[in-house]
Amino acid sequence: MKTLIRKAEVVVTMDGTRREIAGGDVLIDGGVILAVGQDLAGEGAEIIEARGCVVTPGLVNTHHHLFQTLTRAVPAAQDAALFGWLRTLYPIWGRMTPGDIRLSAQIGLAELALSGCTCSSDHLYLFPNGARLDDSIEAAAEIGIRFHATRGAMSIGESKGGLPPDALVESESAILKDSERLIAAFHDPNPGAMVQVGLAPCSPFSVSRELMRDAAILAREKGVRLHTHLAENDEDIAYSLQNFGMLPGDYAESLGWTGDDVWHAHCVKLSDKEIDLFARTGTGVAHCPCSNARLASGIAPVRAMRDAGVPVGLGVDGSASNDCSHLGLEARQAMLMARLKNGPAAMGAREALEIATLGGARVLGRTDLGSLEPGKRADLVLWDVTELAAAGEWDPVAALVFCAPMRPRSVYVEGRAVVCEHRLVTADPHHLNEQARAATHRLANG
Ligand SMILES: Nc1nc2[nH]c(O)nc2c(=O)[nH]1
Repeated sequence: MKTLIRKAEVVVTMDGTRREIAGGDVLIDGGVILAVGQDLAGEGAEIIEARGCVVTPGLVNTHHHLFQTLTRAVPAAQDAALFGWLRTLYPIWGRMTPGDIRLSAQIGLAELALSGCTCSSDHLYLFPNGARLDDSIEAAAEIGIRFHATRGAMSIGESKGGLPPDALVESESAILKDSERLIAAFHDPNPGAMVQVGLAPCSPFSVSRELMRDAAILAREKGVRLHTHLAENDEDIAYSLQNFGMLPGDYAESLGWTGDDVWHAHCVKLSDKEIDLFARTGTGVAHCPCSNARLASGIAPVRAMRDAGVPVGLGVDGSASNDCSHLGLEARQAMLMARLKNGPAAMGAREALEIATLGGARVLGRTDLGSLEPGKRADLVLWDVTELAAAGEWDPVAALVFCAPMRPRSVYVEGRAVVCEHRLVTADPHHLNEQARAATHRLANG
């Protein structure tokens, strides 16, 4: 089945020359883009009129903890930095059921889709009461967005010098066994994959060196990617120096955690030397500016990373530290924070949009996503610039970032509409909210 998206205000291709086509069309066939240009012939195709819309590639989210969506704005964790925030929330997360994990993921993914995201990664690193990564993978299939599920893990509890309570850690052999199961059951290495699996021991302060090393060996054996938190704030750096005698980037390198199959979340405190290491090795970064501000972790050196050639994508991070899953807002925040750190010319709207699309696709190793070009997957967004939020704009492409939050009129994943006329097609947001109220009431009351 062919679809012709016709006469957009502008098609932002993100191709090699970053072409923007005024009055442009996109022709798709099933899940694949056939052509991008002007006045394309579309005999027999379903016609979608895109007047008043800017068409972009789907946004890619490179870091999330979807299980945290049911713990937004928890009073005792509203004003804490990373370690205190985690210590407050661990016991609440420990009460979650598999149904909570699934509902939490559905809500986060629904919100992402409504913000123009077509592909999201997730980092689930605790498995209370029988929860499994399968719960979030099912949620993603229901909402209909591409999913990079990473098998997180915590193995060093408080009694062994780690941060999490002992009740929330797993044995390392069980973690590796479940990782193998998940890769065999869900990982699709092919172009157009709707689900990929990665391995993601949680953070240097919650897992052992041995697990980091063994996870890297297993990931390379199976051809899957590696993901963790790194250099998030000053406490994180102090822990690394005290326990490992080195900076986080050097620690990562010593355990096989650099390379173009690895991406690290946050990296707020990377030194110039570590930035150079990441650039040389093609190690990616999930930049999470809202969460980094919320937890007062700092402003990541994204300008320096991009200038050095480090692959950078955006991450909304878990909804306990953002507390919203709006990737368009994240692009705006990335632009604003870069300016706060390096001046008004540090990042423009188009670069922020590039990081949100092509940048994220590169970080996740998805050469089939991130731009609108023949042969790429049909993941795209129609942004309605006739909405009030964009009224008065002089540059509709820049307005997507400057005037955020913008509401997509339609969002397509693999050629299928997930959002249509501003509404989520695959789930009822009000019903999700009702279910969330019941779940948070139960979680709050033990
Ligand atoms: N922003 C976050 N940082 C983290 N580090 C860690 O170990 N867990 C988290 C988390 O959930 N969010």
